[in-house]
Amino acid sequence: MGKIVAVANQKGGVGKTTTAVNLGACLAHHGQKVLLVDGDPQGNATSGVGIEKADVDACVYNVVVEDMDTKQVICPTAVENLSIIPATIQLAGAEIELVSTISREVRLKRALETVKDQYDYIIIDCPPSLGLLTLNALTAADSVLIPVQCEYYALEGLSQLLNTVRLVQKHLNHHLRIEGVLLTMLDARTNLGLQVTAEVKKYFQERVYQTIIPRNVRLSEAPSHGAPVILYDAKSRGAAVYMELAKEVIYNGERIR
Ligand SMILES: Nc1ncnc2c1ncn2[C@@H]1O[C@H](COP(=O)(O)OP(=O)(O)OP(=O)(O)O)[C@@H](O)[C@H]1O
Ligand SMILES: [Mg+2]
Repeated sequence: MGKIVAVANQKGGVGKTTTAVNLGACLAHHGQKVLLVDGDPQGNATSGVGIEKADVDACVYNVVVEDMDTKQVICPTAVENLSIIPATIQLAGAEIELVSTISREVRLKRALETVKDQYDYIIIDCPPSLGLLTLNALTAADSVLIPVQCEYYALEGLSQLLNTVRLVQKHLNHHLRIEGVLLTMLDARTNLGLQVTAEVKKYFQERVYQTIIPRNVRLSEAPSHGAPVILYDAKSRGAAVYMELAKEVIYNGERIR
């Protein structure tokens, strides 16, 4: 049975998509069967694995709002073992259209239940908000992975996210747990980066991944080539650290089981 991990933080630009795409690709590279779910109308994960949004006929929207069969919207990617349910801007409508729908928070959970046993990991890239799309992701998920950018206001907004996680645990998904907190875009040359790292570790303690993602230009270039970094530049530091993170995620999963 696959494990569903939502990559969430309502703060924009903290590395959610970079993490969803590259962790997904690296888990696949380690032999895991992975389904990436693009839960963000921006569709960055979709283009990040080389899918042209204009060519997408059906996306998460059709599954979540129109009850289309999940298997029909799964696309293969250039990475072996990695598939994706793409998103287009059409998904933006779901946030409004779902409001008046019955069981509006469990639509994605139901959709993924039908394919869950075919994957080892299902990774959902969330949008930068705590709206219905993120609620659907948290309700569908076994765990939430929280990327935190090593910047001055890093911890700001996290209490709101943790509060949402608690509410989801209470009302929608008792099983939801915190998969881990991932420090991203660290510039180790600055005191600020190290200070933030220390602060986040003090707050989240052992839930912080040992792997810390540094700023790496290859990671920021890869999306414009429509490829995860392990395909774009397998020898880069960015590829190495996301491979490390994938190992840590697999190891943690085995330890808990
Ligand atoms: N480790 C890194 N090193 C360098 N650039 C990075 C790194 N991680 C992410 N970036 C770049 O930072 C920007 C924001 O990253 P990303 O899109 O992953 O964040 P996000 O949280 O998904 O954003 P949004 O909230 O808009 O969905 C992107 O341009 C990305 O290429
Ligand atoms: Mg994103």
